[in-house]
Amino acid sequence: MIKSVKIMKSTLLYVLKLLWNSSKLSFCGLFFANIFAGILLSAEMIFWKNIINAVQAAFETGSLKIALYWLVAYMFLEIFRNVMEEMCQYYKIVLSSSTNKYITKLILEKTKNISMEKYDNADIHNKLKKANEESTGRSMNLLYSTGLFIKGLSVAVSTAFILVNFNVSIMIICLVINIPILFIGMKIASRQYEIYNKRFENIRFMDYTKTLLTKHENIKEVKVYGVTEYFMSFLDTSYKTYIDEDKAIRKRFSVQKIGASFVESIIIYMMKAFICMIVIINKMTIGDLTLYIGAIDNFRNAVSNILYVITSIFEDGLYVNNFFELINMQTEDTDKSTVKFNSCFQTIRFENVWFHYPNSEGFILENLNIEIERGKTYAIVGLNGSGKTTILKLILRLYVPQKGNIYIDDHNINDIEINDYYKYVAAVFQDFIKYPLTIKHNIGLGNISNLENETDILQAAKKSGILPYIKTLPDGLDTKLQKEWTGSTEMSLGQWQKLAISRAFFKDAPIMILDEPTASLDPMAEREISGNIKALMKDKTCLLIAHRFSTVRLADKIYVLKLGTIVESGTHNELVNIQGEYFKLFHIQAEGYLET
Ligand SMILES: Nc1ncnc2c1ncn2[C@@H]1O[C@H](COP(=O)(O)OP(=O)(O)OP(=O)(O)O)[C@@H](O)[C@H]1O
Repeated sequence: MIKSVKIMKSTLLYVLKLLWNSSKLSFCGLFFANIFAGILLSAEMIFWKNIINAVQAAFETGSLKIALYWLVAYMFLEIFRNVMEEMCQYYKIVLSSSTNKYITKLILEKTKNISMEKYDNADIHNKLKKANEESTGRSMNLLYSTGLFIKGLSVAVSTAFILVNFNVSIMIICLVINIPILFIGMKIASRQYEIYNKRFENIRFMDYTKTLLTKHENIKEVKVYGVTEYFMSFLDTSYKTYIDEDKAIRKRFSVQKIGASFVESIIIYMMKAFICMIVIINKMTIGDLTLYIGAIDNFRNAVSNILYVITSIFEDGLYVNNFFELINMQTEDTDKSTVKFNSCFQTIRFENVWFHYPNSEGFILENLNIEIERGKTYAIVGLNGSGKTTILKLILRLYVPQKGNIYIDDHNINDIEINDYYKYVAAVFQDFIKYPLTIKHNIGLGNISNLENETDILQAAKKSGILPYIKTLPDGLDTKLQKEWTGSTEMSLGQWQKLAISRAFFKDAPIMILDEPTASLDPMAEREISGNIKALMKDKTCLLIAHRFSTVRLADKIYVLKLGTIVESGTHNELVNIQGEYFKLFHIQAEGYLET
């Protein structure tokens, strides 16, 4: 219990700070509007008592003047309270949007510093999804609950004064009878949170399958293989298990809650009967009776609201903690390197590099020695899974080798300021991003500082060979892509790949990393790019992975990778002459073309 209170306290403080930072004005507005609304509610009760008493007095005096004064005052009070309630709603909505914006920014800022290694782990994906899903809603719940708490507290305190004036023990009883319900509520919340965590990854998987089955680019395969039924039966089974589990838990807690509420109602009605008795014995007014009975109801409601709010705060706190866990997560991978990248570097060297993926056993790269000279083009060839892309990931310092070192001139790559290094690198990955944006911005994102420079964008499009196609489109560079979005068109995979290549050209970086950049291109386009590769890569250091030897042969040096080790290196002619591994692969491909 003490631990729970401590967690609640620290979470609430975190949330209040978060909300305060999201929008100070809305936070204050909501806070004060809630307090006023609460106080006005209690004031209305006192005014109402005076109206009743004034009406009763009018039986004797024959004048309703005082009652009318009170009625007018009551009317203004109610109008003022409605204004306050409306202000609560207004500030709540503004604060909700501001919090959403602030939280999104915090999460995205955090994701920038999460390493590839962490992204290889399901845990970070669970954390991100929990933070994304729960943070805004739960923070707003917490805010709403805090608002209710403040309002409940102001109603409770003001009605408590009225009750204490009548009989202090009634006030204490009203307070105490709610405690069992509080405990049951907290138990339910803890149990639900336990279940939420237990189910989370499977629920994430269920959500993922739903997206998978409805994603535009997947529809073809989903239809042809008819996989919807398969996933539907998996979803059915999961939902059924969860519904049964929820029913059982709910039943147990509902019985406990009904029992506690039953006892509470009996006590409350006994107290009301007691008040009636006292009013009769002491010959008090009907206004007094209404005031005290109303005070019991309002006090009881306020206390049960407060306790309900405490349970909600406890529950939301548990969930929102996932967000704080993510935000406070140690990102030891945050770059602490201070050496600036030398754009006039001469070599990049792998010295006895051994690497295996974190959480995987068995080295993917073994004792690798590679030298990349400035201004030259290098190709890496090898069978699927031999480790080619892994080499590129190490050059990009997305991972760090377990043994050996990678140097850029005399500096270990780990000492180089990573974001400075990335300014000088452009890359086309196998699984490049297809942005749901215009063609212009799909290319322009290669160099955000130059995003609107259409002349350079068209130049980059020309180099990749996509320009003639762009010219056929009515909206040209402004054509929106990805059919899932209104007013968009779709492109072929090869055209998308050309866009990804244009993006890399647009960056115009001295280091080019190309992982199968021509895999989806037609022979004409491939020949055009491959044929021009020397010209396109002029003055650039280029590292290229390709399975097509027509592209590979143009490299200044080719490394042949087999089971994580470099087994041959040299120019195309040199490697063909030694008739080794490269020669074998080259001939298998050439035979395929020449067979007929
Ligand atoms: N993130 C990862 N975690 C664990 N293992 C991985 C990861 N990425 C790749 N691997 C494994 O590392 C090995 C090398 O993969 P890599 O992508 O470097 O091969 P490749 O030579 O580029 O293959 P391909 O020609 O098919 O693109 C493979 O066996 C693969 O299963």
